[in-house]
Amino acid sequence: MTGPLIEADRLGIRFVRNRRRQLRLRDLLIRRNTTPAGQFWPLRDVSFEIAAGDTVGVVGRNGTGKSTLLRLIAGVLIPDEGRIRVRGEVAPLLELSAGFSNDLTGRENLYLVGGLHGLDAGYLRRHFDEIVQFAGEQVERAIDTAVRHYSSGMKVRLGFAIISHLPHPILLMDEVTAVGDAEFRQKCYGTIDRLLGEGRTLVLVSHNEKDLTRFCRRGLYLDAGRLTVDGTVAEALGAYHDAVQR
Ligand SMILES: Nc1ncnc2c1ncn2[C@@H]1O[C@H](COP(=O)(O)OP(=O)(O)OP(=O)(O)O)[C@@H](O)[C@H]1O
Repeated sequence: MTGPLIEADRLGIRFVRNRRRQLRLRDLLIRRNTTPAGQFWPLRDVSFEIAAGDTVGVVGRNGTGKSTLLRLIAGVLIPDEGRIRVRGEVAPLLELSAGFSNDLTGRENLYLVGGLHGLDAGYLRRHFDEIVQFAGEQVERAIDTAVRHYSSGMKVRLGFAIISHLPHPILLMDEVTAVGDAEFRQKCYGTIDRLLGEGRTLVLVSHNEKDLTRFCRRGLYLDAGRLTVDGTVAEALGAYHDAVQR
C-alpha cells in the first residue's frame, strides 16, 4: 500500500460545554453574532500524516485535545472542519470496558465485543483460550459469570485481551499502561512490543514519558487544540516541558 495510513487535513471539531444553568434570553441576544454560547474548538487546523509502521506519541497538557484526536482517528467523532482519512482497520485500546454488556458473561461479551470489531465467531473461537488466558486467572475462573460481578480491573483486563488480539494494522492507545496491576502492566508492555515488532502503526496518548520514549519514535505536541510540534518524540516532550515551566 502506498501513501499515508492516517491523514489529517486541517482537522477541527467543535464541542458544546455542558452548561449547568439555562441561558437567559438576554444572553442569547447578546451573543447572537459571536460563536454560539458555550461552543469551543478543542482541536482546530490540525494537519499531519502517519505512515504504516510509524509509532507516534501525542503529548500535551490536560485538556489540549489529545483524546479527542484519538477519537477522531477511531471514527467515534466526526470532524466539523477539514477531514481525517484512515486507511486500514483500527484497534482502539481506548475505553477498554466500554462495549461490555453487564448482564452478559465474560464469554458472551468476548464474542459481542469481538464481533463489534468485525471479528467472526470462527476467529474468536480459535483464539478464545489465548484471549482468556491473557486476561488472567481471575477472569478465566469467572468467564461464565455476568460481567456486572467483575471488578473494574477484571473488565479492563478482558477488554485489553480482546482488543489487543485484533489483527488490525492501526493501534490507538490512551494511557493504557496506567491500568491494571504491575504484573498486568508487564504483560501489556510485552504485547505492545510484539505488536510493534509485527510492524503495526501506533498512536499513543500518554503523560508517561517512559512509555512514550519506549514505544514512539515520533511525537506530536498539542497546545490548546493546535498542533505546534510534529517531530521526534524527544522534540514533542521538549515542547511539553517548556510549556509546563512557563
Ligand atoms: N464530549 C465532550 N463535550 C464537551 N467537551 C468535551 C467533550 N469531550 C472533551 N471535552 C473537552 O474538550 C477538551 C479536550 O479534551 P480531551 O479529552 O481531548 O483532552 P486531553 O488532552 O486528552 O486531556 P487529558 O490530558 O486531561 O486526558 C477539554 O476541554 C474537555 O473538557
